[in-house]
Amino acid sequence: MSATVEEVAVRATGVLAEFNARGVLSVADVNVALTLSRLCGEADPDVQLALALTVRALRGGSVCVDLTTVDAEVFEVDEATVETATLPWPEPTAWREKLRQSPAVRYREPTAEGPVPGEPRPLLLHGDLLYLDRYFASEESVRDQLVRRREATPPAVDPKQLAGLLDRLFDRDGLEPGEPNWQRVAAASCVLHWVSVIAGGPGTGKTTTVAKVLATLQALHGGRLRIMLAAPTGKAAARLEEAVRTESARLPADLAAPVADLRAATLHRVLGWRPDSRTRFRHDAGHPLPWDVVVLDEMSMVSLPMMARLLEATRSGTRVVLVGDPDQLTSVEAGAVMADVAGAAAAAPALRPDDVRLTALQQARADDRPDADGARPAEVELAPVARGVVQLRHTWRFGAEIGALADALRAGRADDAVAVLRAGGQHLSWVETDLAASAVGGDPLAGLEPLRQAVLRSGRAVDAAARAGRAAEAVEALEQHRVLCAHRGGPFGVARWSRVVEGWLAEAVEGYGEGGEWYLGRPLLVTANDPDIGLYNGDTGVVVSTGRGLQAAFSRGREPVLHPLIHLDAVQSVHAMTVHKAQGSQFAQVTFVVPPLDSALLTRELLYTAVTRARDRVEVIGTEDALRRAVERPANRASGLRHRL
Ligand SMILES: Nc1ncnc2c1ncn2[C@@H]1O[C@H](COP(=O)(O)OP(=O)(O)OP(=O)(O)O)[C@@H](O)[C@H]1O
Repeated sequence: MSATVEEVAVRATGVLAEFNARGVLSVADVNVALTLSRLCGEADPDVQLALALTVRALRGGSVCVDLTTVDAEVFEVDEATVETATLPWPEPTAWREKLRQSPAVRYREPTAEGPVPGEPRPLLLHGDLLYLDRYFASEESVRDQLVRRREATPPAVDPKQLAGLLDRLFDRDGLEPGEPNWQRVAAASCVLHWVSVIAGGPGTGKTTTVAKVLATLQALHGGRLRIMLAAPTGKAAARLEEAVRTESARLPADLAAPVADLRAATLHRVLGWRPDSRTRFRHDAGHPLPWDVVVLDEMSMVSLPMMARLLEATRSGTRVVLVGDPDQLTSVEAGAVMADVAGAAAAAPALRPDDVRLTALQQARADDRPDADGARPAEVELAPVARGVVQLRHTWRFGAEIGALADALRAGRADDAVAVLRAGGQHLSWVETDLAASAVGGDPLAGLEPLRQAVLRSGRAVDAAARAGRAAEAVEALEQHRVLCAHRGGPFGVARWSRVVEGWLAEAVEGYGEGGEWYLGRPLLVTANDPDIGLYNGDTGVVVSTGRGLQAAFSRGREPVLHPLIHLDAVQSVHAMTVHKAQGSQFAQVTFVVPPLDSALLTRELLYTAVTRARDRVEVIGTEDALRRAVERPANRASGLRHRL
């Protein structure tokens, strides 16, 4: 694949022009590189190439470029993989030396600590990792904040009182004999660390555990703690607030009371939007957040710069509880902080025997006593817990089939994933078909009758509720089923599948789509953040009939919010959506269109994120080859954080 005419950078020559012509670098990458080079007086084409690749890396979610491996990375143009082996890559050692000497670059030894000496320059080279200076600063800030809190004196907690509270809040119902009670260990870990991570797939009880952690903390502090719940999107914040409320209603009344009415907000709102800046907030190190506890859900969707801003704005005596799924696709913007923090903890050394947290953590495990038949519980690996990271492993929600598929994907076991899919079941099915081939000849929709039925079921329910003015029901029906694609265009993309779904609905549902652009029951997807009215990129809603004419209903906890249609600037119809956009959402049923074998988007995280969006049933459409390729290819985001934590 090569660049089209509009994508050719007219100013590029030599190696830059070649990388641009092959589509690896965009016009914008080249132009930024040339402009910055000129400002710094740098004329070496290899340095300019490194600069352009660093700009490009950010678009792909990487924080930096690793000079030693960049030539083996998967590059994409229009979501397809580009052949890069024959490009004129500079030799890494010579390349690094050129960069070290460049006026556009500051150099830092990989083992160095503390502030980087010298005036800032556009690029920073840390060993073999090349960053735009601003992103290095964010990574450094996150690392500093995490390490400082890890090394600070841990919060003072009476282990006996803690164990007593955990005894009241956690039981072993539903666990196998000997299975560690990870939720209980996670709760103890959150109480015992300033920064802690509750990691786990969907339905592993992360929110349940958060509610219990907060109840425990309030009980230990006489109910005086000021607590803030945050999430990257409005929808995730609403879900978190509702879930914490539901879970706390199940706790003993005296423990539930101080956490029953907590509110959640988006991370941007918590930090305080500033109309004059997209990257700075009202709360920062000089004007920190007032909260004693901050919970951040869906952390895998949070970019590195946002994570840096949150930690900088949080006082050292504030407990920060980070919650998310490290196996999911990462944030749209650069960074993979959740995966980095979880990955670093997995390699952490064990707690020293004199660490005050050890007794408390051992007591937190005290309910893992030998069973009646004498079976000993599995040993709990406490090393990651020493870093405040606990991975929940028991799935409480899905049908076992989706859980088994998610496990196989997480572990990268392609044979198991294929076997689970092939076995199918009530919660899982596989339409084994090559959509590229069937788009060329034959009936492209053969074998998709179950999908059509699922589309019609949820479409009819949305339509009927919207017409009857039952906004909550319409919004709920919209979440009954969703088609997910990796791509936006092509036979595997959102545009095609939206047309297919819309066609089925128009054919089968009387009056569907009549009434112009804003027809009743039109499913909407918000495509840009609008903090003024509280709608965010990725929010979904429905056009419904109300006493004040047609309005758009969006899901927000128990009651949907209604917006006049005139307020909606950036929306489109959502009959199918990308997996990236579906992050942070779940649907009763999901149909996932697996991308083709040569797709650059085909990764393990994509597949895992797609299938775990389903609460009850997943249907996968695609070939075995593509599925195997996905399982075997973990997404690779370059970042220096994991190794430096
Ligand atoms: N220990 C447990 N025993 C029984 N049921 C549980 C337990 N933990 C969680 N559940 C139930 O499992 C379901 C999923 O829990 P929860 O919502 O806390 O998971 P989650 O990890 O936050 O999921 P998601 O990421 O999808 O939001 C809930 O209905 C919850 O009540």
